[in-house]
Amino acid sequence: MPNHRSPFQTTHDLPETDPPDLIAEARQQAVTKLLKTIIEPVLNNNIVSLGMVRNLRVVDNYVYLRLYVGKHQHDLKHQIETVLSQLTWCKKSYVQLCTIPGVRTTLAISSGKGGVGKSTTSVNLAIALSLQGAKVGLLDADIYGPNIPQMLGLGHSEVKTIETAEGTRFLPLEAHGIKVMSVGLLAEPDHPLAWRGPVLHKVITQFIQDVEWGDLDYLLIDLPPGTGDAQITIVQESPICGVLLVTTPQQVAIADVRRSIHMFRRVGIPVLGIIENMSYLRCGHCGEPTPIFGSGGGQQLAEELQTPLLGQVPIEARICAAGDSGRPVTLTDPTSFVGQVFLNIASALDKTFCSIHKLADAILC
Ligand SMILES: Nc1ncnc2c1ncn2[C@@H]1O[C@H](COP(=O)(O)OP(=O)(O)OP(=O)(O)O)[C@@H](O)[C@H]1O
Repeated sequence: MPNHRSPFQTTHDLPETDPPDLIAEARQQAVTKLLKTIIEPVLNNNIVSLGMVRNLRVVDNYVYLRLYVGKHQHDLKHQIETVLSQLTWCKKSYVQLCTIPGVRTTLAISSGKGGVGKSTTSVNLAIALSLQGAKVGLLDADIYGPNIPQMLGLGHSEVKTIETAEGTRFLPLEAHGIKVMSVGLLAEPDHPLAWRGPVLHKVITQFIQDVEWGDLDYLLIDLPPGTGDAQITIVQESPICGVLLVTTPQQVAIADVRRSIHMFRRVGIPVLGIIENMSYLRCGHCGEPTPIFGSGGGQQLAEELQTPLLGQVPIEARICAAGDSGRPVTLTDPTSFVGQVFLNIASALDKTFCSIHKLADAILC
């Protein structure tokens, strides 16, 4: 038998007298180091840095972790079990696969504060991805202001359920080719959703897991604004590949986004970039921009936190009107200036994730 002793077996050599928690900590570090050798081939980064590994615990001689992946990445579980089998002290590793059935890539849209245009961005981006040929779902998880249904013309629609082998599941609604589910559709119209603590946690997890999406290339999750319990629960309970932060250019909004970015990084969710909304007003005649909320905030934050500025959306009366009428601008006028901004952002995202789909298709064929 070849000697499979791994260079990561640091805890193996610890003196017998080391307190148990020091041993557990050293073992946890050894596990993390090994997990970082597993590279997700298309995103070309390791599964720890991509935020796929969460809730890692070492208890005695056992490793427990959750693996958050898209439906085409289940093979990573086997790779983890193989790599961890190198650890001589590890009797067994328990890898819990966490995925949203049918969904390949889950992206979250977040903002530091309310009212900056997060839902507007979510619906236009969903339409833009769909126009580029992707199958898209949009989950409105903004418990404080669930207005996606209205923005897509689904005002007071009723949610139906179906019975499946896995139990009762919500059927998403459909608008303009996008599958839609919203916490707002589960509440009485005009009544606030007053969930707190464990109840909030349970409702949100059930809400993420119990929707019958069918096959989706992208699921966009419109998060509640800020960095409270609800956001943290949602990002920790979903296989989110990355988050897009929406901000307006003024300094107070930027400060809140900075806090949000730090929160996402702390819980290990990659930040894919910043979208600056209401960046400027375009002159109706010559297109000259006037930065009425100040300028440069998004760019400054992008440089400071080393994350790309994915796009700048101008203030336009028809963006607001489109939100009220249920027909987003990117749908009604994709060649307009605003439509092009969203299509460019969607195309940049698809450059990163579409190849995943192609690769997965190639593997499945
Ligand atoms: N670029 C824009 N130009 C004009 N109006 C806009 C623009 N972006 C958003 N709005 C309008 O601003 C209002 C708030 O936008 P939206 O609901 O998308 O914000 P939000 O960040 O999701 O808010 P909340 O967090 O409270 O749900 C809406 O009426 C929307 O139509």
